[in-house]
Amino acid sequence: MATPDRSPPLPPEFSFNAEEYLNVVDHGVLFVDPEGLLGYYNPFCRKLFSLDLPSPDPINYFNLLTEWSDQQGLSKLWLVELGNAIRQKQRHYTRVNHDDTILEFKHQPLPSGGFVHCIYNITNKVKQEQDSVHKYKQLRTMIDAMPCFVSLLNTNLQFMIANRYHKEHLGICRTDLEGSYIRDVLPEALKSKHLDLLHRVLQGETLHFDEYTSNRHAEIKSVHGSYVPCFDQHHHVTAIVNITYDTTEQKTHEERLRTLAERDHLTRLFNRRKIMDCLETEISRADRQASALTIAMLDLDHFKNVNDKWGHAAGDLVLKEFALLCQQQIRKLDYLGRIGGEEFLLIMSDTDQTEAMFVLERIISVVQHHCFNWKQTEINITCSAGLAEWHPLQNIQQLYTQADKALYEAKNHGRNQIVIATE
Ligand SMILES: Nc1nc2c(ncn2[C@@H]2O[C@H](COP(=O)(O)OP(=O)(O)OP(=O)(O)O)[C@@H](O)[C@H]2O)c(=O)[nH]1
Repeated sequence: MATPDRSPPLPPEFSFNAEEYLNVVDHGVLFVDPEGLLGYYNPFCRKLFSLDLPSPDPINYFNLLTEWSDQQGLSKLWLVELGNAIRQKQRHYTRVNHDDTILEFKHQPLPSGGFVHCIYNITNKVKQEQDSVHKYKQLRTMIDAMPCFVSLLNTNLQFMIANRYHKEHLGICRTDLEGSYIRDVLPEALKSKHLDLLHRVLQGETLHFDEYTSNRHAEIKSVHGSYVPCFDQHHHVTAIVNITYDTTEQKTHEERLRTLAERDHLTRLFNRRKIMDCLETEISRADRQASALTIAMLDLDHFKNVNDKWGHAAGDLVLKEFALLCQQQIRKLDYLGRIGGEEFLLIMSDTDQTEAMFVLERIISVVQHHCFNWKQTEINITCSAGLAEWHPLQNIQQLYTQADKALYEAKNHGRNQIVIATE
């Protein structure tokens, strides 16, 4: 159906006298005839130009404007501008500042050769505009000062605002970024994931993400970010705010703390607490999956002699190298930890005692034939092991004690050997 180009007629009870209406409006309306004489003017104009009502003599509107403009101490330029528009019979707007008031003259030519002027007080409107500009500048300064990526995307996913951090950390100028599409800026590897995320945000979701870059040379290796939708009064998404932090330093710090909490400082193997946690987890897993699990307790033989004969530093070297030798003999999915001075725990998942025996024999043999070089001296050492296979219903303590007992037996039976725990 075609849209009517006029509003529906007013009901009769609302029909009113135009003059009554013009008496109360908050803007000026005046008519000037083709001779330039002022015809009708409403109370707003009367007050503005200090006119009598009714005017005793005809008033030349151009003289009136000139006088008023001089009284207000205004430059003549606005009158020249307005005069040109009047001569050229063009619709025109002119702004005039007097005191703290800003007026806008709207010139509307009439077919008769005269014209209508509507005069609006636009002080508040201009103030609001200036406030907006001021606030916008403050906001810009604020987001430029933020130590993270901040941007605003429109619903076409184009950058509308991007802060200075982009230039400082990605080398992309704000002017290059603003107006460009995010799909042209996102790294290739992240493009499809992030476009999917952004389309969800356009539906109203707020989303958070963590990303890691695989590029070793990149200064920023990990980030945490959010996409937050902006809504209008109808709850339609009008824009998306993106804030993304560089978390590289934080992640490195967390990693360092984790290493400190989980690793033995000398051998870099898991420490006692962590390896016992692993054992707990692996027992639960074996229980759940009804799979085999075997552990081994390993201990260097007569290690005290190494310390006594060559000193503590030599002992440290032996411990470190022993850890390395063991690691070379086990699978990536096995866990090895140092549980005491020269005592180690090996956890082998999905492994029964027969399979574990092969691994332990390899370790015992490699250690026995290894020369630990301390300064110019070759140190030889052996190790013993106690092996225990987990049985359903057995708890961590029972399994651990079994392996410990088996190790004790291996020591008692002459060392450099493996003993399998018997129930
Ligand atoms: N160098 C060094 N020595 C350590 C470290 N932790 C423990 N030790 C030493 O390891 C030795 C362990 O000695 P013992 O418990 O008597 O055991 P052992 O001499 O290996 O004898 P068996 O286990 O019975 O074969 C002690 O001398 C400890 O001081 C360490 O971090 N570095």
